[in-house]
Amino acid sequence: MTAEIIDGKAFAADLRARVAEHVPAFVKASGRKPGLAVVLVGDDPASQVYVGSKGKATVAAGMESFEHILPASTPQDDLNALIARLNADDSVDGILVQLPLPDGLDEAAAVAAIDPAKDVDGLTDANVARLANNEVGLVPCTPFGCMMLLNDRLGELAGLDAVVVGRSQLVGRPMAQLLINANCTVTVAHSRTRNLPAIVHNADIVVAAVGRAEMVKGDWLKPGAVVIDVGINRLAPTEKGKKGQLVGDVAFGEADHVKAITPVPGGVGPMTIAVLLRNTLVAAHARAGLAPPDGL
Ligand SMILES: Nc1nc2c(c(=O)[nH]1)N[C@@H](CN(C=O)c1ccc(C(=O)N[C@@H](CCC(=O)O)C(=O)O)cc1)CN2
Repeated sequence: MTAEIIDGKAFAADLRARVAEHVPAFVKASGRKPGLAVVLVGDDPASQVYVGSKGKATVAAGMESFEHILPASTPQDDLNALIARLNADDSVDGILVQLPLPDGLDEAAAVAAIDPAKDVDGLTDANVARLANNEVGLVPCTPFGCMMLLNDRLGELAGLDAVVVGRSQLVGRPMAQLLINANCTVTVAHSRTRNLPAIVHNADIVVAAVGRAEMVKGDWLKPGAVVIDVGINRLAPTEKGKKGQLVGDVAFGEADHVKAITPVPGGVGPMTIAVLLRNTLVAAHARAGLAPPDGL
């Protein structure tokens, strides 16, 4: 059996195009463009690339992009004060603080400072609670993108066994919650989980989000499983001789027997930015008192 490669890049391009199609109607109804503010603190090279990509994708979708670049030495109070200004700014519909923050800054405090109505990352307590209660809210971009890929590939998910490897606030926890809301039977595995290979081997759906290069081995995966690889790990020049190569959390080359798998790069990663645009548009509609955009 040869695994189907799930083309997240193409799916994301289609989602971005569908978001862009809705923007003119929003502009007509509200008299302004949807606006996304992204806050980057420090000079982490990967974060700089992601923030740059977000800005370009926002503008390409017809939205307003506001970038706020702060030095790593920024005090927490200054960061929170900027977020308070963005909360009060009517031209801003979405606020995202790029993670991770530099050492010494409190991510939870920064996230808590964001108005939940503008929380396009879905990380505030209000949006976490909505997801836990299966209510409408803003959902973290990466797990929401994973669900879109799973729904597209599998259709109805009810009754399937799902394993989420990783329990981060950004991916693992909301991913598990989304799968529960879709009536899957969900196991969340983590660094203390015993007999991880056997647990993964039981799963119809495997979501790997641990941030450890190729940790999930091919023989852990059940034939016919659908595998979503959230990991983005850049190999050091000496490792396997693969200079700077990006790999996921799953040993992709050993996973030929599964039903379908996302590649790295080109799988989940592009979905993160496409869903961010979707969330910004949805937040803009809600703030303007408009019905949510159809079909997103
Ligand atoms: N506030 C947030 N911070 C972070 C998030 C997030 O959702 N909200 N996610 C990640 C980083 N991220 C977006 O911020 C992101 C990661 C990866 C990609 C992507 O398209 N990856 C490409 C490969 C890119 C490369 O060559 O490095 C792919 O997988 O094909 C987009 C966005 C952490 N921080």
